[in-house]
Amino acid sequence: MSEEEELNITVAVRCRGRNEKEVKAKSSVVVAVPDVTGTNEVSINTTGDTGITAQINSKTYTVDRVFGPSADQLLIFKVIAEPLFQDFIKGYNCTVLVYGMTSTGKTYTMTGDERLYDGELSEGAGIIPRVLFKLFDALDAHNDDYMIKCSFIELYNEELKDLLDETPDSSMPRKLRIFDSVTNPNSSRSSSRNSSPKPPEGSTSGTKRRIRPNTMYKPSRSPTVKPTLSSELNSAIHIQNLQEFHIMDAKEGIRLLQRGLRHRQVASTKMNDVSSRSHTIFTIMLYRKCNGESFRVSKMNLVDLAGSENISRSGAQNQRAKEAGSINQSLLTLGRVINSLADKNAHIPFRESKLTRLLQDSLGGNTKTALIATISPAKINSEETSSTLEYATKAKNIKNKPQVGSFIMKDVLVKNVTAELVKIRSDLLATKSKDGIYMSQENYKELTNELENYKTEVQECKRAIERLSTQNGLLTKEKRITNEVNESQRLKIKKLSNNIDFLYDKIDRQHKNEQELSNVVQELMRALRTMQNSLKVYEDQGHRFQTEMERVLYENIGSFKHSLLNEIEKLKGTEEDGFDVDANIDTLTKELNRIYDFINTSTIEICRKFMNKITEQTPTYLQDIRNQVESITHVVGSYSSDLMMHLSSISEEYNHLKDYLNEHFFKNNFQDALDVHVDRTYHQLKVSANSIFLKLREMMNEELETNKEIMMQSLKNAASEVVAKEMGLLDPVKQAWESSLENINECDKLNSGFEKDIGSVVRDVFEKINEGLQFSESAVGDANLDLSRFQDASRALRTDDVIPGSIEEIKKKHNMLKLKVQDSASYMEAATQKFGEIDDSIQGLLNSQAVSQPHSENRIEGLLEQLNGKPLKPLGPSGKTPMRITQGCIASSDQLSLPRKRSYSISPIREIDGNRKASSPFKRKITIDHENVPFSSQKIE
Ligand SMILES: Nc1ncnc2c1ncn2[C@@H]1O[C@H](COP(=O)(O)OP(=O)(O)OP(=O)(O)O)[C@@H](O)[C@H]1O
Repeated sequence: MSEEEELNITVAVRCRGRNEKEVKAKSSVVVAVPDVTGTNEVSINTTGDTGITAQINSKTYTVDRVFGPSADQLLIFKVIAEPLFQDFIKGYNCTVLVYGMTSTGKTYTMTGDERLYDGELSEGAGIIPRVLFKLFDALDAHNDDYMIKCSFIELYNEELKDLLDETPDSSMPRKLRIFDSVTNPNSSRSSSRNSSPKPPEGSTSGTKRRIRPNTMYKPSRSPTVKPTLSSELNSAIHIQNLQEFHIMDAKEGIRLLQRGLRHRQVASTKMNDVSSRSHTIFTIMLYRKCNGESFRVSKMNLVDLAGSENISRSGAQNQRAKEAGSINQSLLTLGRVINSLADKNAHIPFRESKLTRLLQDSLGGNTKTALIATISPAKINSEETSSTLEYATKAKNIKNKPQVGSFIMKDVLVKNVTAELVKIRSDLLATKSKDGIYMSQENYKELTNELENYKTEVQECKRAIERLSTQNGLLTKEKRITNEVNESQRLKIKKLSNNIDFLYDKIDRQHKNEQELSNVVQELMRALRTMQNSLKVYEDQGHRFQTEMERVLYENIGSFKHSLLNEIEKLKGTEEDGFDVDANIDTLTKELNRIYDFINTSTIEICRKFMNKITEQTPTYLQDIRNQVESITHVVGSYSSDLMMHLSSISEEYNHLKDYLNEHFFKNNFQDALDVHVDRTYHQLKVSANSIFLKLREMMNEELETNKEIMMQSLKNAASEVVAKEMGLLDPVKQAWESSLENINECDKLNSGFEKDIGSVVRDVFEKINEGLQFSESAVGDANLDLSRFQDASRALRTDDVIPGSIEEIKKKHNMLKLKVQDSASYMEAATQKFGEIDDSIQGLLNSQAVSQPHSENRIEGLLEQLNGKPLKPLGPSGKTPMRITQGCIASSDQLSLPRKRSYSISPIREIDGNRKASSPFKRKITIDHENVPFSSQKIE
């Protein structure tokens, strides 16, 4: 980078998590930032909307880097402060500013936990402690001479204060004053420091060492060095009476920092119990040997600005209001300076506040600058957050022209340091001349303070340990509870997963059911189509019915009336012909007597013939039966003797077989046959052995003999084994055969029993036949007796008085019937007349109906409606008459099927003086069967 190159201020946003107050206030998060980092955009939604509306209404600010609640101190240092630090040790002047409303973490970011733990920083350490440690690490790694000084000032209520000043309370602290110095930035001020002491002896270039004026007092003041913030810099700003302290290591720097922090004005406000109402600037001056005898001078300003919140919300009043006003005045000016710089105005109002005067070089000057804007994520602070973000984005437009710092000659520097050393030595000599251990009051106070500080730290540590052990106890308890909760959650999860499995099963079943249901629905759809087809059929039938009805009404009723009249005429004719049945009854009586006589005679004749026939036929018939029975007995006897003969021959055969099996079966011939066979084999073997083994004849003979015996034995064994096996197989057969003999004996026994039984049955038959013969003879006698009784009864019939009496009764009833028929005829006549009237009115109605609704499907309903004088049923939505399908269900005929049968009440209407009246005696019910078009009607009583 060329020295004249412009460089924008680096701007970062750090958003902490919600603090306790915000959580208690249930203030929602309105700022969108990454959890750690990774973006350069931050958006805020001040409308209080949620979801997509929030995204639309939110405002987005772009900076160089955004850090979220999980970004730790090390990350902030590495990303923001370390690059500047690297430039700082190269010789650039650098400034890091933290800006934001109270309690957003400015001090946390800049200082953080500044305490040392075993000489090390904690994770909570902010930028200043980290820079101090990093600085010595970096310089020690290089082999250069260097000198480091620190100062710490506070701007409180537009008053500057040296936070490292240890002047006793009684004496007035030296007042710090800002003044400008006009110097040539490129010229070394070493010439103006001619009066400064010479460098200490032995300080040679190229030897790495720290230039230290006094090793006895730490840290040492350098009052001889011109007391300015940047007395050797080319900056135009100087602070008179400001003390700068040499430090030899990071720990000394930390101790200075701690001392300054103790002095810091801390005020309590409603918003932050230890709220800082002041601006502080911790400055590190580095004198680093560069080439030859010169040292490069650079400084690093670490600025913690006061809270930027507005006064009314902070609750600051009176003194606090003044403070807040001042603070805001400084910040207001800072804002204006930033705006002016961003807008590249000609006039920049640096001089309007001390803060801007002090930061003049860092804003739009030669310094490399970074601004960290700290914000709260909570809705209750959204206004301040927005204002901070506006500030930050504006600041991003400021361009600086960083330049490496000025030089100071080694001799000048050494002279300054030597002068300092001389002063301190004189102090020491003065104290040594007195008894005891003397030290300057300042050092004593410092030591006492340090002691107090250590005591306080020890107390704090003890308290911290107690607090931590209590916390530990609580945490252990919590852990136990958490474990229990986890266990119960695990069980719940298990249960839930079981439930899920069960639900999956259920879903599967449900799915199956749904499929079945959909099949059913399809079935229903098919059924619906079928029904619609049926409906169409019904509609056709309805039309046919209508036509038929018309035909019936027009034609049938007329013809019916006609036939009725004919019937009446016939009835009248019948009456004229007379209903005289006396003659008929006499004829009937005669006829009855004649038939009776005939039956009587015929019956006696039949009975006689029958008896004769029985008497003749029975002995012959019985003789036939006897003959047949005897032939059966003969056949059975011969069969029985044949059977016996066969059985005895079977028995004989069996005994033969048994004897054979016992005596001869496998007992003979075997030995002979085997001997023949063996001899033959032996002979053959012998012949062949003779021809082949002549010389070994004797030996062979012996051998053959032995073989013969062995073979004999073997064959015998084989034969006896075969016989034994055969006998073993024969035994069950033999047993079965023996048991069959028992069966034969049983057969014999049964046969004898059968012969005996059949003989007794035949005898019984004979006895029964004889009994039957005797019975038929007595039955014939009984029949003759009955016949004579029958003749007596026929005689009694003729002389009885009951029959003529009954006939008289019949005559009487006939006369009464005649009268009834006359009544009926006159009634029918009246009915015919009425029917004629009905016919006329139906004709009239049909004519009028045909005129008004010539093509209506509802002609019949309309007609009936007119007959009744009121609608039969309300019309359906399609304009068709609703029809009841099932109880409580009405549908129009184009939706569902027609009922199979419908009944209508028909009352002929008479108009009497313009009023319609139904004549009830002729009310009729018509039942229409839609399947079978013809209808039936019946009179309603
Ligand atoms: N990023 C963070 N992580 C953890 N704690 C934080 C963070 N930022 C702030 N805090 C805590 O919030 C509290 C207030 O922070 P701090 O004092 O730094 O705020 P401030 O902006 O300096 O306030 P004021 O302007 O009043 O001085 C402190 O307890 C601090 O530890």
